[in-house]
Amino acid sequence: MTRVVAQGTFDLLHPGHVHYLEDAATYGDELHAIVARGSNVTHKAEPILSDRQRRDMVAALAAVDEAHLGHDEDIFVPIEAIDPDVIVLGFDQHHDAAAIAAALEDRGIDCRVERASGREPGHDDELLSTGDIIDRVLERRG
Ligand SMILES: Cc1cc2nc3c(=O)[nH]c(=O)nc-3n(C[C@H](O)[C@H](O)[C@H](O)COP(=O)(O)O)c2cc1C
Ligand SMILES: Nc1ncnc2c1ncn2[C@@H]1O[C@H](COP(=O)(O)OP(=O)(O)OP(=O)(O)O)[C@@H](O)[C@H]1O
Repeated sequence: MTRVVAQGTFDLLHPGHVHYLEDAATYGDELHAIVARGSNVTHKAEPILSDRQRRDMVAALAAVDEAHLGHDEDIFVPIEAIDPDVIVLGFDQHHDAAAIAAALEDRGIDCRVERASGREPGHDDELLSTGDIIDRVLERRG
């Protein structure tokens, strides 16, 4: 049984998120998604939806076997509990794969790090970014 971890904020789900999770699932038999705590999302605006709502929406996707709320302080605590064989980073995530691999090794976790592919729009006007969805809401309803 190969366990895979994917992770992200997953605020206001869109087909890019589904693509990432479906791609990550192909790396093994069981996909665990870690949903970032809003308090840890510091590189962009605070999520609109609550931690629990984002976790519940990700858990409802067919590709996901289990969705976990992330740890408040130490991102490796859920990783130690899940004990994955592979962590699949998102195509545009700022994380440095080599640095994560080194931190895993330091902690004695035997797990490789891969990167998922991106999704291009499948049809005209398909929105593939939470930021773009929010911009459109503001434009049309603001
Ligand atoms: C291996 C790994 C584990 C993570 N675990 C957590 C966690 O336990 N708690 C958390 O709040 N964020 C965690 N994160 C961070 C977020 O999932 C995410 O990388 C970041 O906040 C936002 O990414 P996004 O812009 O792609 O949504 C983890 C990131 C990585 C790479
Ligand atoms: N178009 C896409 N194709 C593939 N993966 C995507 C796409 N959009 C987001 N993802 C992946 O989904 C995960 C969570 O992304 P995140 O929650 O940051 O959404 P986002 O739409 O990129 O947000 P924002 O627009 O606020 O930056 C990340 O790993 C990201 O790489």
